[in-house]
Amino acid sequence: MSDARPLTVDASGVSVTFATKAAQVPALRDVTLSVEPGEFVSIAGPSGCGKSTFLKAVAGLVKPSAGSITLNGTPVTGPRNDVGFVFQRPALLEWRTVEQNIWLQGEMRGLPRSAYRGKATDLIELTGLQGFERAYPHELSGGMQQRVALCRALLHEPQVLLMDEPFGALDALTRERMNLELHRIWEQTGVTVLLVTHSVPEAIYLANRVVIMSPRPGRILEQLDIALPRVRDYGDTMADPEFQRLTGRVRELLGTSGEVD
Ligand SMILES: Nc1ncnc2c1ncn2[C@@H]1O[C@H](COP(=O)(O)OP(=O)(O)OP(=O)(O)O)[C@@H](O)[C@H]1O
Repeated sequence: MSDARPLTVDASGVSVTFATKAAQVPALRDVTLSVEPGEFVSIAGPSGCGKSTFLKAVAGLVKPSAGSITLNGTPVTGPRNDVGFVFQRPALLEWRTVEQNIWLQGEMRGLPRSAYRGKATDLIELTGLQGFERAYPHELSGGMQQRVALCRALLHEPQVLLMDEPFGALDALTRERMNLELHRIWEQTGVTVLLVTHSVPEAIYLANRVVIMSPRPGRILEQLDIALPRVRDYGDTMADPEFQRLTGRVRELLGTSGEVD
């Protein structure tokens, strides 16, 4: 008898076509992807191949034209509570402090105030934002703003965290630091992560699996298992011959479109 938890994400034959005034835009074609609880899956592919559309479909924000998606064993029919979403822009409310921006998630979901305020304090500590609880977004660096967005996405303890190019707007050093932090947070929380990224090193460093998509309409070209130690030191990982090999393979699959770092 198996006591295995249901798959966190189970997408089967998912296609999405957008109907615009001018045309039908096929964004995704026949995407099948299974993600186990606690996995970290990076998704890479050329610009416009449907990566964001796939994340939105998993979150219940876009309805597939064909195929089905279940999340934690139940079909996705609309937005739900077991998902957290981090976008490229932190989308903070300028008139609210750091802690008030994080609380927003709890307020919107109608969670008990005592529970989510305590959780916010834990997350502020986890992401190193102590001392900035009462700061306003304009007083924070880009990396700090994205940490606030991450805290807000984790406040309701989602089982799956969807991240859409969350560090794309950050400078290289800050991005590296955020990669280290995200790796640690993933380790500490056990949350399942789906990360869309244009950075090949980021995709490989963070994930235990990298999904490569074709140009639009996006379909899965290949899935690469990342056979590197689960807990990763940044310098050691970059110098690992297996990391170099994987980087080469991902770049080869993505072609020379120049879309990736
Ligand atoms: N709401 C929408 N209505 C019409 N077309 C859309 C809509 N959302 C996305 N598209 C189209 O679907 C395709 C896939 O878009 P999507 O944003 O998913 O790609 P992406 O791979 O995330 O791109 P990027 O890497 O540049 O962010 C694009 O051609 C886009 O124009």
